[in-house]
Amino acid sequence: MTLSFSPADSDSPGTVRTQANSNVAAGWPGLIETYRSYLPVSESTPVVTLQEGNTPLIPVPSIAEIVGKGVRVFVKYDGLNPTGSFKDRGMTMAISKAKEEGARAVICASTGNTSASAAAYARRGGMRAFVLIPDGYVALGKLAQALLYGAEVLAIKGNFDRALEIVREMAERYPVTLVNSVNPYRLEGQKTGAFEVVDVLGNAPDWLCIPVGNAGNISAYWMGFCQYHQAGKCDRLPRMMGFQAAGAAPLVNGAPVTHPETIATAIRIGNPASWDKATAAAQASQGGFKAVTDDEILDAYRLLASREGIFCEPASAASVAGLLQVKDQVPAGATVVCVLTGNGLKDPDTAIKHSDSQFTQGIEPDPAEIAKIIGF
Ligand SMILES: N[C@@H](CCOP(=O)(O)O)C(=O)O
Repeated sequence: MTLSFSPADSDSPGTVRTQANSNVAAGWPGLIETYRSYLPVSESTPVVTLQEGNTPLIPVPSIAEIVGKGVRVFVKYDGLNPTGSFKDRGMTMAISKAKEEGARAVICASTGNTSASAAAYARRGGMRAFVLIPDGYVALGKLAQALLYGAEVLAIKGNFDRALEIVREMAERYPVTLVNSVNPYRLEGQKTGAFEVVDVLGNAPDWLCIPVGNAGNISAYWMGFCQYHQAGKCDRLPRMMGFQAAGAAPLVNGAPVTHPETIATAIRIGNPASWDKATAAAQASQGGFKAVTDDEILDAYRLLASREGIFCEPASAASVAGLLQVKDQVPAGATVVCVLTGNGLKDPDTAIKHSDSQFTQGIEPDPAEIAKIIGF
């Protein structure tokens, strides 16, 4: 079937103007339509959507077994969003509002996921996308996404923190909208992750474990839980536990890290933009921040894939690594949700390099030979 768009319709294909718009597909309509009453949008907001959200909350019994004490553990697998990360939740809002305000171009700094998401939504909304990335530190799949979506990608000789300083300055001086999580609409969109968790569980979890890089997502989840609590959708609030990579753990150390280093490139950030909001969330919820080593991250990454069939990106596994590190502090019978922020397919190099599985090459195409190797 070929979809055609009327020339009279000046909006781009992914744009929804009203609920009656013929571009709205059947089924899940995306986050803005689903949570419209909780979001700063109006009927005149041109909704740019890829039908993001509605990601699964998956029980992970092998992780629960390690934690023990009858604790229930779920992962919120946000790697199943349209561009493979939680950023899409924020980007549908940021790009829709940018379009409403007449923006023609957006800009972001990125360790990879934001660039892919910004590029996809900006192009769908008919805008140019400029992305600044730290040269050599963005996973292959993320770079491939940004390029194919049609972003203009600039790799700088510097880390993410420097790139963010530059794009902040550029957005002040030039006609381009900043779509990193310092844009308040990003957090508004991302808070819907908390709504979905509550909608599925029927209440907030006791603990929410989440990777922390630029610190926008922990802040957004806390906003979401608080807003739903106020609306009477849940009768408790979770303890917010943020996990950073040990080589990039400014919130754990209490000071910025000048040269952050970790295998989890998505959270290779030394000076988080949402520092104050994240700290407030951890304090208000009696949670906190902990560091996990790259080895702990890789162990959790392999465990999720090989025992649960869930392939997340390395940074995402920080939430599970963190839970396993502090498991003795989890109360018996508690419900814990670990957020998996991105899809493992984004970083094939790390997966191949750190897999424990046997990979034998150059085998003769002969059943007897193959049976011998397998050990039948
Ligand atoms: N990990 C992020 C860093 C930027 O975070 P943002 O939420 O402020 O856009 C990325 O994917 O680039």
